[in-house]
Amino acid sequence: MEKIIVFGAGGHAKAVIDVIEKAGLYEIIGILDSYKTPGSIVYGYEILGDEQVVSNMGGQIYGGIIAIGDNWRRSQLVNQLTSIHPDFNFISAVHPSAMVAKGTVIGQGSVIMAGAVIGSDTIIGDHCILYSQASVDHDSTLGNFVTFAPNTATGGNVHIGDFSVISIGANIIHSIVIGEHTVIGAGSTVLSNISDYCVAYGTPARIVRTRLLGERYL
Ligand SMILES: CC(=O)SCCNC(=O)CCNC(=O)[C@H](O)C(C)(C)COP(=O)(O)OP(=O)(O)OC[C@H]1O[C@@H](n2cnc3c(N)ncnc32)[C@H](O)[C@@H]1OP(=O)(O)O
Repeated sequence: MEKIIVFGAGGHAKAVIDVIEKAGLYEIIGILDSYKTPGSIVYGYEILGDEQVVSNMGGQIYGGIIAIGDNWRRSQLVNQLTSIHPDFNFISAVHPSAMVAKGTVIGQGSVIMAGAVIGSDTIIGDHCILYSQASVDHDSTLGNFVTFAPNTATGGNVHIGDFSVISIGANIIHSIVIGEHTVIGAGSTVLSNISDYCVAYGTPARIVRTRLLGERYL
């Protein structure tokens, strides 16, 4: 099995590690996290150090995955890593219980968790997260660094911009376009397009305020 490393040792990393273990395609050789003590064991794996350690690993590893739940913080680590290692190989991870239809593309670094469903000819961008039982239906597109929280659903032909978040339990009807850096609140029902850089929630979902670049949502 190809050897990989996981970046991040928080609660989200635990969920990502479980997906990688269940998928059985890669062997995790350790975790990199600057907030943990090197040599300690987290989720059954040794903390090898911080991101600098990658430079010493040479050809020992096939690649890795960024296991940080916040979209913006995940992108910052991707940028940091690729500025030093432009050819770093970001693996994707798909839980064996996920249903991935024909014609679907899943970008590098993306994680598809238990029970998620992706419809035909749907494009999932790079470094996205589909949590458990998220359902993205046919001919939809997700940009990069997008999150679908647990139990979210879209109709067909839905388009989500980079860095946007569909919060837990939200539903989006068919053919909707949601902009970049936007957060759709928990339990919302989206019936019309929602623009960039805003927070929208409710049934039907309405824009309640604007959002700043990188603003926390978790
Ligand atoms: C595996 C995982 O854990 S994945 C992550 C799962 N977690 C989520 O999905 C969390 C998603 N977060 C939300 O939905 C948040 O409520 C957000 C991001 C949409 C809004 O957060 P904020 O802008 O900080 O709103 P804030 O919490 O200050 O609430 C402001 C008001 O909006 C209301 N409100 C906030 N979110 C919602 C919502 N989704 N639906 C209806 N009303 C809402 C609040 O009740 C509050 O009302 P009040 O002023 O009458 O008291």
